Amino acid sequence: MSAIHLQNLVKKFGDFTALKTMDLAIADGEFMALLGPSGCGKSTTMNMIAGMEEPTSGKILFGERDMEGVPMGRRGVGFVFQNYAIFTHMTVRQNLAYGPRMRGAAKAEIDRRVGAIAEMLQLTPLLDRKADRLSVNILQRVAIGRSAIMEPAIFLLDEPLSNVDAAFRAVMRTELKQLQRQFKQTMVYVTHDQLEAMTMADRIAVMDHGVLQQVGTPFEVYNNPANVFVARFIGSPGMNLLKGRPAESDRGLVVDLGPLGVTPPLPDAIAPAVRAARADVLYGFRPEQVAVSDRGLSMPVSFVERIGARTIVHLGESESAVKAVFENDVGLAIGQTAIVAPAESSVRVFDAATGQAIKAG
Ligand SMILES: Nc1ncnc2c1ncn2[C@@H]1O[C@H](COP(=O)(O)OP(=O)(O)OP(=O)(O)O)[C@@H](O)[C@H]1O
Repeated sequence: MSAIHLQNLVKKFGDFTALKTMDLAIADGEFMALLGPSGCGKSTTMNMIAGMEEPTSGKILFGERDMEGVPMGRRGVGFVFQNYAIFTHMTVRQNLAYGPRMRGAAKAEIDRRVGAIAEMLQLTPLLDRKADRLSVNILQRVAIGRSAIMEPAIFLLDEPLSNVDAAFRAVMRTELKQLQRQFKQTMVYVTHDQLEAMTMADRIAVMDHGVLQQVGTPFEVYNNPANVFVARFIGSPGMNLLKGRPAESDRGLVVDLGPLGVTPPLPDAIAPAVRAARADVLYGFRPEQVAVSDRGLSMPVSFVERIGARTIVHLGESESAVKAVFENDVGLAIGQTAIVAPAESSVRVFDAATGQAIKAG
């Protein structure tokens, strides 16, 4: 019943198409993140699922049931927005109890549910505080509690953590995931923050310019991005991409990167597909999967960032800039030349003209 199917979903605002033909199947009990930069159509998609916007064309099904014409209040969805919507003249307890009370639940039942949700969201000591005396962080927690207490089969969250501070955001990521595990709801979570999506979601739908780019587990979108947009958007920093031309060598197929020289031979799994594509390519590899070596790409160090034990080394510049992330201090300094070698297993190749991944045949 709480699986969600979006079929050929389109949304236009006048002449502007905010969402171009979205097809997405969200399983019952799944945590799906809609991830993409500002303006990509995430909220528009979410608002249509909630029933706040009508699709221009296409269908939304909950289970087998077509949602066309079904008003928001009848869809059985809980919705939490970026800006918490709670009653500031009421206490936390009254805010949490509001939904069940409106539904006519018995007092004992309301008390039990308020107690349980307050415990889960660490609101128990604050239950009798007036909401107007709470911080933004806590208000958002109350807003989540107020929606979650209704135990909706489908829980929609649109950037719920974007206004809370960084430390609190990290705590809430864990709590939201626990909440979903406990209630086993279908959760759709809109965010532009890839870390949020990567840490919480079962699967991620990556969007750009109103187009669904890829749907996959966090591991899949990180490891096998469908195109250069996903490769750059997922990961922090994103995937390194260097422009080049495939070339035969006595060691196998390599990519000629121009002034940077040639890459090590491409892995056997993808070399035939790259050869067959006969196209200029982008040679991709993850910054976390680079080693300092005596053979590889020779590049000047342009900047070194240290974030705790982690070191991000910036190499080269403009079109041929790459980043390498090390879990320790590799002793590289600005101005030095480093020889770096991408791990063979991390190498991905994209068609330079279309941006699409060239996959093993
Ligand atoms: N009611 C509207 N009328 C006209 N254009 C709209 C309307 N709502 C959204 N848009 C446009 O549709 C596009 C997608 O908006 P949407 O809010 O879905 O993006 P988003 O990915 O959620 O980004 P953000 O995180 O900035 O909200 C944007 O270009 C936006 O300006």
